[in-house]
Amino acid sequence: MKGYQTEFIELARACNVLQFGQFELKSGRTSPYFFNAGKFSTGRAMATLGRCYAQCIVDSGVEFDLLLGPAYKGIPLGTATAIALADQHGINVPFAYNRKEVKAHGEGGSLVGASLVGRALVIDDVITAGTAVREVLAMIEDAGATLAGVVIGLDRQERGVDQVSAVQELRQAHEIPVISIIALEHIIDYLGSAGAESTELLGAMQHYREQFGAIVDS
Ligand SMILES: O=P(O)(O)OC[C@H]1O[C@H](OP(=O)(O)OP(=O)(O)O)[C@H](O)[C@@H]1O
Ligand SMILES: O=C(O)c1cc(=O)[nH]c(=O)[nH]1
Repeated sequence: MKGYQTEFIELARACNVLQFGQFELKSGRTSPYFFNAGKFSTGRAMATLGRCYAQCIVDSGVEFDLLLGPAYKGIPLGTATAIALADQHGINVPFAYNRKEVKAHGEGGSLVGASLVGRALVIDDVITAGTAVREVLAMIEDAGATLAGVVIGLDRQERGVDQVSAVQELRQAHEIPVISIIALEHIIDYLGSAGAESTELLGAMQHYREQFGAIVDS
């Protein structure tokens, strides 16, 4: 694993971002685990997170003109990434984000920040079934911009609309890079090394994976 991947997992553990129980997802699936990026909730955590995303972007070589962080959790992630790209790599790029509800007064609209033009790199926390990215793609196309790629913290390696993973579907349908800092398999490895107390969790995750896991992995 790369240094920023280890740093990301350690930060997620320290911030209790990974939670176990029963969670209803955006896709309607009921998952035994949840990656709650809202728990990255201190200045230091966001600074580290921004550096992890920025390093991942630089290593991938993806070309883009602006960062786009979809509401809600993509907003602080996109912002932290923009700061880290400027501070750590000397790459000063515009960033934009959206509102889930259109604002009717003041400047109005649902897009905030830089103008959505050129190649947009979407920054988000998680991909499960790929719905959020499809929604943000519609927003990008409406604005006349293009999708340069997607960067996420966690690829849950689940089916999209077909048998392959949602990440794979996005790559194939749009011919774009979809880059994740970590994937479900890293979480499973972590639980496997955590000893007997995680046996039950691993069983529940395996069961969930049989229901919703991608047949062909990303
Ligand atoms: O791949 P998908 O099946 O679309 O699921 C993943 C999406 O679901 C969550 O967004 P959501 O809008 O639920 O949450 P947020 O407002 O907390 O960001 C998450 O932040 C991802 O954007
Ligand atoms: O699919 C989702 O809605 C989802 C999964 C997850 O692990 N974390 C999250 O914030 N959303």
